[in-house]
Formats: sequence, structure tokens, C-alpha cells
Amino acid sequence: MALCALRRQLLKRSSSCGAWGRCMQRWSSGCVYTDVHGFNQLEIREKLQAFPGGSVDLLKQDSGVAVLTINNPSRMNALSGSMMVDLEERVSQLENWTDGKALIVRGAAETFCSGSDLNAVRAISNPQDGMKMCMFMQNALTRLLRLSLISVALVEGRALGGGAELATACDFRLMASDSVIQFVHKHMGLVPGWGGATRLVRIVGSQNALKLLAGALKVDPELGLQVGLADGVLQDPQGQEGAGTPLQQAEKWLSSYIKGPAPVIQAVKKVVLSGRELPLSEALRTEKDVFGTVWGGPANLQALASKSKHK
Ligand SMILES: CC[C@@H](C(=O)O)C(=O)SCCNC(=O)CCNC(=O)[C@H](O)C(C)(C)COP(=O)(O)OP(=O)(O)OC[C@H]1O[C@@H](n2cnc3c(N)ncnc32)[C@H](O)[C@@H]1OP(=O)(O)O
Repeated sequence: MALCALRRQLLKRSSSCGAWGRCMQRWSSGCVYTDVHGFNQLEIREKLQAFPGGSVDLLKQDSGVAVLTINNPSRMNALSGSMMVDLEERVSQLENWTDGKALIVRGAAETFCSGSDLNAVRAISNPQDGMKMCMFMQNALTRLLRLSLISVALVEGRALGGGAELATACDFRLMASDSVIQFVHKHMGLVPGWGGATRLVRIVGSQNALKLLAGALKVDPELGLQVGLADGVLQDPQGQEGAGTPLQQAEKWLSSYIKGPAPVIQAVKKVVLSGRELPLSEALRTEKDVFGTVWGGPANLQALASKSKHK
């Protein structure tokens, strides 16, 4: 059974066993495309696996912060076909991480990601395979953004094409002082296909999105902060004594938002997600359901107990 159909099946079962299951029942399974769209997850996975190279590595830390590394430095961290499959598998692992609070997405060798591996792109340039790759990556990146984790893209070096799209599939973006995010698709005779345009409009607004895409503008940290694509700029480790590595800086930036138990942090992300994606009444009902998962929970009862001492 295709993964997304299986997830729908599991969600049907979970809807009877929990508030979150019920509200997830109202929400798509996380997959944009399923078998009803003629999307066969296993078929495209096998096709993509035929284009090897690099890896997508996942480190889940006791702190509740995971680090996902796009690891193909000899290709400026371009995503090979097998890396696209890796990415989807890591997202599945993170969907089941009950102790998780946050995720940092970064690239190896001080650069983020230069998009699809052009060698793979050339080999699957026929319309049918291109559409299948597009749907596979839209599913993977939509599920990435919908993780119940606060996610940050740590952009060093360059985030180009699909790499820029990957950066939009995180809640926040922190840019190194010399980094660039560029939607180079127009130069390829393309538009984003991994959901990057849809997410960019929601991040920077339609006018700025039109400028960044139509102009294939190089977004440096200054422009990124100006249009809202960047949420922070990292200090240059060489320049500032004690600045820490980019990863340490990203973890420090996140620390303000992930104090507290994982279930509460995950509930915060869930209510923001539904507010961001669902129509008003659906979002309100989902908020009520998520509220029901933490009301009277261990963290709530402990807080009430400690407050009662302040009479
Ligand atoms: C939906 C979007 C998706 C799609 O349509 O499928 C895409 O993302 S399409 C790809 C979009 N990305 C690009 O167009 C970026 C292409 N790369 C470059 O522009 C440059 O390589 C760079 C990233 C700006 C770096 O330039 P530079 O510092 O001069 O290094 P090199 O160019 O020499 O690159 C080193 C090495 O890496 C290989 N490389 C880089 N990017 C890719 C890539 N996307 N796919 C495959 N290989 C890539 C490059 O070929 C060099 O390899 P060697 O020549 O073997 O040393």
C-alpha cells in the first residue's frame, strides 16, 4: 500500500483514539498527492534510487533538537535521486519522534544546497518523470514543514533552485553573513516545482515573491531580512570572538523557543500550523483539539501546583 494511503488508513484508526487523531483526520495525511492523484510512491522511489550519490543524515539529540544534514559536498550538496528518497525517510523518522522539539536543516561543507542534481534532472527530463519527482518532493517538503517541530534552515554558502525551496520548507531561516538564497529556476526555463513558490508567497508576500522569482534575485542576508525571508543573520565565527559555530548559533537562537516539555512545544507548533493552513472554523476546531491534548496534562498540572505556592 502506498505510504500516503497507509498514513490515511492509520489516521482513520487514530481518529477514534485521540483528539489529535481526530483533527488530523480533518487534515490531509501530510501528503499532498496520494494514489487518487495517480501518484505511486513506491514507483517513484525506485526510479529516484537509480540516481545515487550523497546522503541526507539525521542526528536526533537528547536536547530535543535534531540536525538534518544535506550531505553531497562534491556537488555543492545537490540533491541526487537517492538523497530525495533519504529526505523522505528522515521526515518519516521525525514524524514519529515523540521527544522532539526542533529541527535544524543545514548543508555539509559550509554550503546549503544547490538544488536538484542536474545529472539526475537531465535523465528524468521527460514530462511524466518530472511530474512524479515534483509530486514526490512536494509531499516530502510539505510533510517537513508540517512536522510538530520548530524548524530552522541554517543557510550557509548557497541555497539555489530546489535548495532555496528546501529553505522555505522550514519555519525560520537563519543566514550566514556571506550566504545567498536564489530561486534560479527562471534561468533553467522553469518555475519552482517543490512547493517553493507557494510557500514563498506566504513568507514574503506576492509582490516580493514575484520579484524574487521573476528576477531570480540573489537574496543576501540584508535583503532577506528586508523581505522577511531571513529571520536572523549569523555572526561570522572568524570575525566575532566566541560567536560559536553556525550550528551552535542556530541552537542558541532556537533555545528561546523550546524551553519546556516536548509535548507542549509540539502542541504550539500544531496550533500555529492549523492557523496557518486551515480555514477559520477548521483551525479553531483543531486548536480546541490540540488544547485538549495538553489541558490537565503533566506540564499543566505541575505549573498549577507551582503557582498555588505563590498565594
Ligand atoms: C525544482 C528545482 C530543481 C529542478 O528544477 O529540478 C532544481 O533545483 S534545478 C538545479 C538548480 N541549481 C542550479 O542551477 C545550481 C547549479 N550549480 C551552480 O550554479 C554552481 O555549481 C554553484 C552552486 C553556484 C557553485 O559554483 P562554484 O562555486 O563555481 O562551483 P562549481 O560550479 O564548480 O561546482 C562544484 C561542483 O559541484 C557540481 N554541482 C554544483 N551544483 C550542482 C547541481 N545542482 N547538480 C549537479 N552538480 C552540481 C558542479 O558540477 C561541480 O562539479 P565538478 O564540475 O565535477 O567539479
